[in-house]
Amino acid sequence: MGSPRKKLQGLVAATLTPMTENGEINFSVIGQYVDYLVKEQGVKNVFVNGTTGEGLSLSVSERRQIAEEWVTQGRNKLDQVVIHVGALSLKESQELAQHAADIGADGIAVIAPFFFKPWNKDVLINFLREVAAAAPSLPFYYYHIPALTGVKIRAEELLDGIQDKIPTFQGLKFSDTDLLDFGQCVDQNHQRQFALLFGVDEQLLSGLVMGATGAVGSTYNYLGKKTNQLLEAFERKDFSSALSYQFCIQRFINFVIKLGFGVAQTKAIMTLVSGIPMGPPRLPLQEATREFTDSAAAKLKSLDFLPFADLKGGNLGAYS
Ligand SMILES: CC(=O)N[C@H](C=O)[C@@H](O)[C@H](O)[C@H](O)CO
Ligand SMILES: CC(=O)C(=O)O
Repeated sequence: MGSPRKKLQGLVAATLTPMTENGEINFSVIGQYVDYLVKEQGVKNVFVNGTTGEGLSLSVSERRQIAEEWVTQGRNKLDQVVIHVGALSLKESQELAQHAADIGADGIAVIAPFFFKPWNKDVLINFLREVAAAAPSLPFYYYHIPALTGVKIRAEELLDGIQDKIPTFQGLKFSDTDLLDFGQCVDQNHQRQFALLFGVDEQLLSGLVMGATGAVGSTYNYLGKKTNQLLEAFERKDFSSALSYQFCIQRFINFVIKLGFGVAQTKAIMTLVSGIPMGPPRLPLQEATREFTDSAAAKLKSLDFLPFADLKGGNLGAYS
C-alpha cells in the first residue's frame, strides 16, 4: 500500500456471479473462472460485483465473500481485481470499501445512488467522497452508467477538479454512448493520470479512437480473445483489421440484443463458451430460455468459422 500502483489498462472482464440452481453463490468455480479468463481469453483484470455480477441484487455478506474469493483466487494470476462497492446505503458502501482494502483488492468503483438520486455534481461528489474516504489507500473509480442509474450528470463535469475533492480518484468506467461526454473526459485528462475505461463493448473501437485507455465489459468474459485482437490491431494502427474485429463482435451483440440480451443471457453464453456453470441469475432477472441459448450458440459457431480474410471482399473492401 502507498506504493505507486500500475495503471489499470487493457481489458477488464465484468465478472458474472456463479450461482447454484438453488440460488446460492457457487464459490467453488471462481478459481476455474480466473484460470479461464487468463489462459483462454487473455484477460487479466476483473471488475467484480458490478452490473454483470448482479452486485446490487446480492447481500452485503455475499458481496464480501465474492470479493474475497476473487482476490484470493486471482493472487499471482490476475493483474488487478477491482471491486464495485456502490450501494444505496452509504454505510454499506463504506463497509464494502473498507473490506476491499482489508482483503487487498486493487481498487474500488462506485455507481451513483439511484433511488434517492443526487441531482447535481456536488451532491454526487459528496457521496462518492464519503465512500472513497473509507478506503483511503485504494484507487477509486466512478462507474458512470446513466441508463441504469437514471443519474445523468455528465462525466466530464464530474471529472472537472475531482482530484481536489477525492484524492484517490483514479478514473472512470464510462458505460454510455455519448462520445461527446467521453471525449471531453479524455480531453481534460492532460497528464493522462486517469484510467478512462470504455464500457460499451459493441462500440469499443469508437471509444479507442476517442482516447479510451482500457475497457470494462461483460463480453470480455467470452470475447476477450477476439477483443484483444481488436486492441492489438488498433495499437499497430491497422484500422482496417480493428474494424473487422469490431464488426464481428457487433454481429454477435446485435444478434443477441434482438433476442433480448442481459445478464441472464450473458450467464447462459458464458456457461456455453467456457464450460463453467454460471447458473441462473437472481430475481428479478429471469433465466435465459433454451431457445436463446441455442440461437446464440449457433451464431457464435458461425462467426468463429468465418475467417476475417473473407470479410475483405465484402463490406469492408472500402477500408482495406
Ligand atoms: C448495461 C451493461 O451491462 N453494460 C455492460 C458494461 O457496462 C456492457 O459490457 C454490455 O453488457 C455490452 O456492451 C453489451 O451490450
Ligand atoms: C459491464 C460492467 O462493468 C458491469 O457489469 O458492471
